[in-house]
Amino acid sequence: MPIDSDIYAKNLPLGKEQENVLENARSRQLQTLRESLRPGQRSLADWQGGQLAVSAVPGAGKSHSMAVAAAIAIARYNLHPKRQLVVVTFTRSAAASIKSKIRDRLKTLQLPLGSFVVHTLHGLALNIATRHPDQSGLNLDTATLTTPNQSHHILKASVEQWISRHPRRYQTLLEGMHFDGEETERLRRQSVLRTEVLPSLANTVIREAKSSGMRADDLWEISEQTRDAYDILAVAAGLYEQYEQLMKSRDYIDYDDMILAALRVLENDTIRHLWQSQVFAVFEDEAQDSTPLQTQLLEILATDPTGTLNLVRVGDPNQAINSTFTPADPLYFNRFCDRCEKNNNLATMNQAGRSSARIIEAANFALRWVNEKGLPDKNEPPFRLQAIHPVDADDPQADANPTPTGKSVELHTPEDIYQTIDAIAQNVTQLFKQNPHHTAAILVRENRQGRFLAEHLEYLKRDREIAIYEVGEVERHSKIPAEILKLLQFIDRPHSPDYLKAALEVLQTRERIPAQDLNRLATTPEQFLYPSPLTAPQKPLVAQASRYCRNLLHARLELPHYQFIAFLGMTLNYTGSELATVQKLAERVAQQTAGRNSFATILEVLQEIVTSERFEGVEEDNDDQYTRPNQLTIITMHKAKGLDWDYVFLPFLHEDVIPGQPWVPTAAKFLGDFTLAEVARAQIRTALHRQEVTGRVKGFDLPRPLDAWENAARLKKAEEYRLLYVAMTRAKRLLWMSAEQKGPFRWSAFSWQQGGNLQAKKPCPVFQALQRRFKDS
Ligand SMILES: Nc1ncnc2c1ncn2[C@@H]1O[C@H](COP(=O)(O)OP(=O)(O)OP(=O)(O)O)[C@@H](O)[C@H]1O
Repeated sequence: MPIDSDIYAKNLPLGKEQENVLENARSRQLQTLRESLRPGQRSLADWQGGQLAVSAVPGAGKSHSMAVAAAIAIARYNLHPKRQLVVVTFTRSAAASIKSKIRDRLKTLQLPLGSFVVHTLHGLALNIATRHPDQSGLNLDTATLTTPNQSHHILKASVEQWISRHPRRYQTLLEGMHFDGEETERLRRQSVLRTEVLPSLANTVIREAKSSGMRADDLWEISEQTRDAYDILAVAAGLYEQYEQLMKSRDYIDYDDMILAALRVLENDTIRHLWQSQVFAVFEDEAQDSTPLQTQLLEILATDPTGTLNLVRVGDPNQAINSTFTPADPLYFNRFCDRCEKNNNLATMNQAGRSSARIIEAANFALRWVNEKGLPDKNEPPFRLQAIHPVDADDPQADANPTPTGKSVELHTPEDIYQTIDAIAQNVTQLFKQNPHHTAAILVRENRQGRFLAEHLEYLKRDREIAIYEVGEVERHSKIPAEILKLLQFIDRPHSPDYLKAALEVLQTRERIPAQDLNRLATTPEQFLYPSPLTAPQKPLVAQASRYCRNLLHARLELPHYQFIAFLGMTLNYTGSELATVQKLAERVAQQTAGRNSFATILEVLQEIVTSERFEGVEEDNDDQYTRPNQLTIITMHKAKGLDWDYVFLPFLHEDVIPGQPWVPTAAKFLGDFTLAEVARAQIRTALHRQEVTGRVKGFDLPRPLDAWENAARLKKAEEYRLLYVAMTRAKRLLWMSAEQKGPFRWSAFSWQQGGNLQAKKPCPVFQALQRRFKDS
């Protein structure tokens, strides 16, 4: 009997017979859907309640199979708007993509679209918190959501308040080591502590502790378990305390507050049961990137009335690349996998169709080599030992494990970084000529490398009609309002050491002044800006910076206020679309200051824009933009996660960058051979992990600073290796890697426009190991 395909849309009652036919048809469709999955992926589709961990390899089709499994679960358990599947992922673009995949499948299966929701973790928390404002204490009509970073004014204010409340502790830090009481040195140390060391400590510690559910009081408590001259954790606890007070007094909230607010809501039995009865199960993608607090939220929602957790967590611990700058830590997902393994609830998705067989071989080799030789660690190996396997011959993915281009894995050692540019240009030109529909990208470790490449490859656009898309340029747009604000603040109060330093940092980043120790310049603004004939003459680098700053001050006298933002845009040498962003910003400020146009109001409005982060650059972010054919995308390895290209170039693979060596900025060496932020973080991490295992926070000593620093260094190196692994596994047909014999001493201080010097560089150890293994590459 034919089925009226619109039967659901029309909401017509079904006869028994029709119902049976529909049911049979659907069960066949579900069977076909299940069979479209690879063996490893099927475990997701076969899930029948309870906890399941899925540890997947790069390109295994995590989101693809999660979408299929979601549709199958919705059909199997007859889910509907009052009993939903909750799918959670990390970024908004990933959420949009998985949502549309699930919708498509549900439409084909004629199942209700309201049977599932997709959220980012923060979106989910926000949803819960705002629906119950009385319990969450969160009112988004009045509160401002903000993501404080190290240079955020709230953090700076927290530091200032902490200093005034804890003068003795501050004094101890100031004296640090080898202090002879000399005044200039004291001023310099003050500047370093107030503008670098303490904001960085506050930022790191607050994120780390708060996202694990630790409050300032908890931090005070564990600080008693450490012994060091500065009482680093006690300093950190004090900063955290000030931060919380300030955030509250100004009605600001951060992202962790949102999760905490949602957890507060769910402490209420009635509300919790309401949510739990609506949530059938939670499927989480990118689970390696969640923090303990986020996991706690998901676990509560996924608990059914019998206390069973219906929670599926899919992730790849080997692609955990955010743990050095966010509190995400692969350890948690690894542990979840281990626990599930003991209960036979661990599945692995180890087949991937993205890359050619040889690229897969190279990635597997790199992973094994790092674990065994590069950074062996029995307790916490850098990688989970799982190899990528090519797919079976009858795999449904079109062009799976594609035909390689040339040798597929190429390892080069050009004489210097300029030779690399020529080699990439030549390769890309030829490859696009042969295959105009293919895609290509250069993956870099830091944005400055990207800028260097983009500037030197720009001619490809003109001469060979190959588009160059430098992703970092778009990211720089979001920094524009803050940069302009810093310059305006300096112009407004040039004698403030803080404003001067912030302005100098902007000018240095934008290469308007040469790189140098800015603390020295900023400690005595008067002397720096207007050196008297009685003081020693300024060195040429200093004189150049001083001249630049004076010109800015001079401009204030010459230009009307309303032209000032545009003028600063020109001064900072912004390029085409950056200038468009500046223009948009200037218009927005003009609009908001209409009728009260003064320097002070401009500052006020701009401050508001920067704080509330409501300003977006002119270009929009969109994943498709990164992978257009006949375009050479220049993107950081971090941002490349989740994407792939036919040809991937990985230049500048040097030992000092990958795995690198954590270093103490010269300016902060007076405190010792470690950074306070990393030491505190490693100590908190140890405390949290011990607590997880033993259930106790107290009763053991935390590592001393140098040991904690060593731990931090090891974790950082492990993450750098994982980053390289993510980068390598983005390639489909050609993976081109290079370690130049000569490169800049440090990219952050390299000014190629001024003919910066190159020096001999050591290749990244994995690169060398690959050279030995793939001799013909
Ligand atoms: N069973 C399958 N049938 C057809 N295509 C598949 C299947 N599994 C995966 N794919 C395809 O493989 C590609 C990679 O999938 P996806 O992007 O979901 O991988 P991933 O695991 O998220 O990768 P990564 O973590 O490395 O970014 C996609 O184009 C997807 O459509």
